[in-house]
Amino acid sequence: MREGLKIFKIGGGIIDDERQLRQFLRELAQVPGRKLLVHGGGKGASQMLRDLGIEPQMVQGRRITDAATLDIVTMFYAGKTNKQVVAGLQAEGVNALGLSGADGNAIQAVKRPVRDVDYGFVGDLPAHAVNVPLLRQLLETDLVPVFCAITHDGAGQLLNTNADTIASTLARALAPHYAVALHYCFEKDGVLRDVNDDTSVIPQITAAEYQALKAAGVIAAGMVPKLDNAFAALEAGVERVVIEHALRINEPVKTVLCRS
Ligand SMILES: Nc1ncnc2c1ncn2[C@@H]1O[C@H](COP(=O)(O)OP(=O)(O)O)[C@@H](O)[C@H]1O
Ligand SMILES: CC(=O)N[C@@H](CCC(=O)OP(=O)(O)O)C(=O)O
Repeated sequence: MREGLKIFKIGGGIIDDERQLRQFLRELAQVPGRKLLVHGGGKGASQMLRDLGIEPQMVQGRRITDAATLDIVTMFYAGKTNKQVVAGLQAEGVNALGLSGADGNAIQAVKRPVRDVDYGFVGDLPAHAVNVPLLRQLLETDLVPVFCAITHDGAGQLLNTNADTIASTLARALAPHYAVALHYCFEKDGVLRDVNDDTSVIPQITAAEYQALKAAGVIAAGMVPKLDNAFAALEAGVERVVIEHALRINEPVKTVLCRS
């Protein structure tokens, strides 16, 4: 039987709040078995850009990343945020190792080609993006890898890559070796039937139900690319995908996605 691996992704809202981040990391430390964390930080990066006089530009949930923006998001994601998360896990007794995609050539991306929009220094992840032997070595030594949203192209260029996509790409790449559970953690208790009603969590969603909920506008905005990524991961052999509250990962309330 393959051993389990839990991959957690945590997004902007929680990570920028020191108290909530600490609480999430405390909960994460309680999760038994092999685990890996991917963090975003888009909200805080946008604030930092504004503070420095740069107006953030997002198109379809992805950041237009010019050279100045890349410098700032690299400092923010791979520097401050990643190291704060790693230090927080160390404080909980978890031996975390902070990584960008460039470290150990862990994730090699391809600069997004210019079509209708020029996203600048944004990386897309091909199927072979992940250095699977490196990750297996780290996981086998009981380290907990902590990835930020910065990757590289193998030719010296850093690239900004959506953190949800990094999580699902890691899950798919590691699925042949581990029984992978992918957990998307954010500020709500799961996928909601009414986005303004925190008690309206949908406990299970199949791929067909997702299409209907999307068409009806029940699932919208940032939840759409998240669930597109999530269902793609399920189709590619990831065992379990969960959408849940970052501060309640050890509680039963959550949305579980099903193939059919
Ligand atoms: N049906 C829904 N249930 C829960 N959230 C939804 C739903 N439809 C849209 N959303 C929105 O999707 C957002 C999550 O996506 P996003 O902001 O990209 O996540 P992250 O915090 O991980 O970066 C939620 O904060 C919420 O505003
Ligand atoms: C290309 C691109 O859009 N990159 C994202 C990476 C961070 C991220 O994904 O953060 P959240 O998970 O908190 O949204 C960005 O700069 O916003």
